[in-house]
This record gives sequence, C-alpha cells and structure tokens, in this order.
Amino acid sequence: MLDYIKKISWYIVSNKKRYILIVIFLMLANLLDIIPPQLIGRTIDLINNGELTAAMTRNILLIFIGVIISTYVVSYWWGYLLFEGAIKIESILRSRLMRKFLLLSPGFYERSKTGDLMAKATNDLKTVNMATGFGIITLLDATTFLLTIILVMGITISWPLTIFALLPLPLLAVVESRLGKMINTRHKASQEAFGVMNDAVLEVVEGVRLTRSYVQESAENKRFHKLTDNYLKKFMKVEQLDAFFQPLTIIVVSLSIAISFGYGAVLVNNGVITVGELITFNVYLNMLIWPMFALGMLFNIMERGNASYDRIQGVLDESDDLNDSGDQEINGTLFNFDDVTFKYPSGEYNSLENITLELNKGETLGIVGKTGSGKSTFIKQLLKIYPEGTGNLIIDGLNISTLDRKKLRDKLGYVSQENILFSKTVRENILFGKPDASPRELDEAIRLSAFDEDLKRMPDGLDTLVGEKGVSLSGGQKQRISIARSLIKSPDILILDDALSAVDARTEQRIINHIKENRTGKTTIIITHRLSAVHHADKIIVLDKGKIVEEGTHDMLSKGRGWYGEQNDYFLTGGDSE
Ligand SMILES: Nc1ncnc2c1ncn2[C@@H]1O[C@H](COP(=O)(O)OP(=O)(O)OP(=O)(O)O)[C@@H](O)[C@H]1O
Repeated sequence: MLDYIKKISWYIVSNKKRYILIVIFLMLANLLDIIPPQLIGRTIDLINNGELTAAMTRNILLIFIGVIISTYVVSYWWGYLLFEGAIKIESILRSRLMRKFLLLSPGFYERSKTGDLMAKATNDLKTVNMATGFGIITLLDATTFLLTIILVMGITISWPLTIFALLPLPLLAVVESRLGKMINTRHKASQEAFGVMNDAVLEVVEGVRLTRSYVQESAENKRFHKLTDNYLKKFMKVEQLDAFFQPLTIIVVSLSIAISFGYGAVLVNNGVITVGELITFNVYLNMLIWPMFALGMLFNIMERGNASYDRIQGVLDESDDLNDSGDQEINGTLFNFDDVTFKYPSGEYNSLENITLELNKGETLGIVGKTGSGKSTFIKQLLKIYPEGTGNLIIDGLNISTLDRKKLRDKLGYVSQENILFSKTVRENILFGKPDASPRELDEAIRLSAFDEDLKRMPDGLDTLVGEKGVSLSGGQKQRISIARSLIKSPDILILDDALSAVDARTEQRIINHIKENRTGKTTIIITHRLSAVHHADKIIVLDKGKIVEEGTHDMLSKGRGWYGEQNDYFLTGGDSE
C-alpha cells in the first residue's frame, strides 16, 4: 500500500499546499468528532449525580449544534480539496498517456491491443483516481481518527482498558495486508481480461457487417461470451477477496467490545472508572468500526490503484525506438537510398533488400510490383515510421537517423492505403492537412483531387458529416478527400500509396494530370497497381521480394520482358496474354 503512495509522491509533493490543508481540515474534523461522546458521558454522570441544571442542558445543546455546523464546513473543504486533487491526477496521467500514444511508433501498436490501451485510458485511470481520492482520504482519515480515538480513550478513560480492548487490532492489520497483496495480482489479471474483452467489443462492432454477411453471428456471440466469462471470473476473484474485509472488521471490533465490557466491568467494580466513562469508552470503540473498516478498504483500493498505476506507467515508460537527434531543416533536394535493407521488428524476412536509388527534387518516382513486394515499406522508411535497417538513407546530404521526425514529415504529404478520416465534416477533414488554409486553397485542393463533382451531390456540401471513419462515403470519395487533405498542404514531397485504387480510370487520369501540372519542381512518389498512374513518371522501379528488379521510364520498361513489360502487355490486351 505504501508502494502506491511512493509512486504518486511526485504529485503530492507538487501539490503540498493542498495536502497540508487537507490534513489540517481532517485533524479538525477528528477533534470535533471526539466532543459528542465526551458530552454524552458527562451528561450521563451529571444525571446520575443529580447535578444537571437547565442552563447546563442549554449549553450542551449549543455545543452540539456548534460541533455539527463546524464538522459540516470542515468536512466539505477536505472532501472538495481531496477529490479535486484526485480528478487532477487522473487528467494529468490521461494527458501524459495521450501524448505517449501520439508519439509511440507502430512497433508499440503491433504489440498492444487497442482494447487494452482503451482500458488503460479509462478504467485504470479511474482506479488511480479512486486510490488517490478515496484511498488517501481513507488513509489520512482512518489513521488520524484511529489514533485520536485511541489517545482520547487512553487519556480520558483508562490506558489498561484501551490496550486490552485493542489487542485484536494487529491481527486485522496482518490479514488485511496479505489480502491487499493478493488483490494487487488479481486486479492486474482482471484488468488485462477487461482489455481483451474491450478489444473484442471493438472488433465485433467494426466487423458487424462482415459477420452478418458470413452468417457468423452465433460464433461471434460464443467467442464474446467466452471473453466476458473470463473477465467475470477474474473480476469475481478480486471481489471474493474484497468480501473478506467487512466480516473481518466486524469480528475484530466485536472481540474488542467483548473484552472492553468484561474488563471494563471489573474496572467499574473497583471504582477505577465510572459507568458513564465505560459507556463513553464503548461509544468510542464503536466509532472505531469505521476507521478499521476503512483501513481494510484502504488496502483494497490502494492495491487496485497500485496495479492500475503500474499498467499506465508501463505505457509511459515505453521507450521511443526512433532516434530524433538533429534539428536540421531539409527541403528534399536529393533522396539517396544507399544499399538500404530493412526487416520489420516482428518480421522474419527482409522486407527491403539492398535498395540503392537516387531521387532528385522535382522528379516523379513510380513504384510498382507484386502485392507484398515492399512498396509501402519503402515509403515507411522514408517517413521514418520504423527504426532504420542497414545501409544509409540520405536526404539532402543528411542521414535520416539524424533528422527530426516532425520536421521531416512536415515536408511530406502522405496518402496511405487506409484513407483514415475523422468523424467530422468534409471541410474539417481536408483542412486537417493545413488548418489555416484560405477558401481559395481549399477549393483548389478539391479541384486537384477531382472531388468537385461529388461535392455538388453532398447534402450539406463541405459541411456534410462523413460519419465514423467516413462510413457514409464511398471508397473513391474517401480516397479523394485524403488526397485533397495532402494536396492542400502543397508538400515538397507528395506520396500516394495506392491512393487511386478505388477511383475509375478517367478520374485517375484527371487527378494524375492535375498533379503533373501543379507539382512542377516538386517531388512526387506514386505507388500503384495500375501502370497508367505512373506512365508519366521520370523514374519507375519494380520491386520484388523487397529488391529493385527493374528500373527505368515507362517507355524503357514496357519494351522489356520483365514484370513491367508483362503487366503492360496484359493491360493492353485486356488480359488475353495470360
Ligand atoms: N508491420 C509489419 N510487420 C511485419 N511484416 C510486415 C509488416 N508490414 C508488412 N510486412 C511484410 O513486409 C512485406 C512487404 O509489405 P508491404 O506492405 O511493403 O508490401 P506492398 O508491396 O506495399 O504490398 P501491397 O501491394 O499489397 O500493398 C510483406 O511480406 C509483409 O507481410
């Protein structure tokens, strides 16, 4: 449990004032709490001795009212400060997590499950909030209250009676600490199962159309039921331990009450304490139920918080496997691949092998080849998405390893195969490429990407909502919005990764012509399965199993007997050459 306090000590230290105030208010609240039992005991003794006057009764009532109002005010403030502190640590950690998510490389996302990352960003952060709010309050309140009551019982009534009555307490502490440790392990397992289940929810929702079309609803249901069951079992294992805390506290407090009545009666008989004092003592003892029960909860909440904090910290500690040492600017005058070989961190074979190539500013490079031949991997190396392989990738005389990722990507306009759109309007999705673009630039990007005709048919034009991930658009429309998003940036280097696959041949030619006209002096890289998209390229490379197997212009390659020539003939003859 103290482990968790140590882990969040950075937060407590940076919020010293808040926590000092909380402790002061809590102490005040505890001091106020000990007044009523004293008043009860003394009033009983006054009644017993026939000494209670009307003035005394009025004063006692006034003190009671004063105590109630002060307790209310003081409790309001510690509660407010504490829970505000808890929600703040949750939001600080959430921001750190989001920053990390935005920074981490694809390697991390290949290792992690989306559902688990979501669990960390929601459930685990909530648990940390609970531990820092309820946990800390319980720790401060329960321990200070417990100590105050024990001191008051000892000082105002009898130390021997106090010590005897509290003998069962250490037993409770030992058992609860053991239970806490077990809860830590089980909570981690339960959160992991929650992450897996979360992931399945995402898959089920995203794949619902596919599931229906293959009539796999019942199989999917069974798979999901298994995961829910697994989570339920793991969650119940935590709850099983949780259920021990309350009966345990009741048993220990009952033992204390039994001891106090037995030994207390002896002390009353011997005239060491009065009957009123024994009653006051037992009222205090009953008041110990809350802090003792709270201490049990404390082990529970803190250990859950501890486990969740570790899961979040695990992500925050992930190191970025890309090196961003330099701060030099580039303008893409010359790209030089010098014997570049690359294997994915989880891959078994090289996805690029001995790539040597030069690309000058203003040139258009076409990349073609069989599926899985390494075309996208070539681009990912250029975008510095994965750690480099061997060989050198030099841009403007600088090794890519020394370039700052953000500065490099700022020069690039990249349209990926996935065409990711945000659930916003068409306008917002295009302006994502250049938020401060003028209306003229926006219109031009739409025209260049041949999206103007489609836009006329959209119900709200540029303000049409595209739905989640662009669900309300056709594949070709999504592609052209993605192209417009990159063209509006007017990047020094434009990369289209199979970005025209879903548009018809005429639209493809319109876009290619626009790009040719508008990007003179700027570099363009086009990856495609349709050779017509790269006829105009200054240089075309054909990749096969990660190697460049052909290189030249369309005229040169189409005459050859290699893959390019074969593909070209195939398209010219409409597939009759097969
Ligand atoms: N993240 C990854 N981890 C491991 N291997 C990968 C990863 N991404 C791609 N590969 C492998 O690298 C090889 C090249 O993949 P790449 O995506 O570059 O091919 P491509 O030519 O772009 O294919 P396509 O035309 O189908 O888009 C393939 O064998 C693929 O399985």
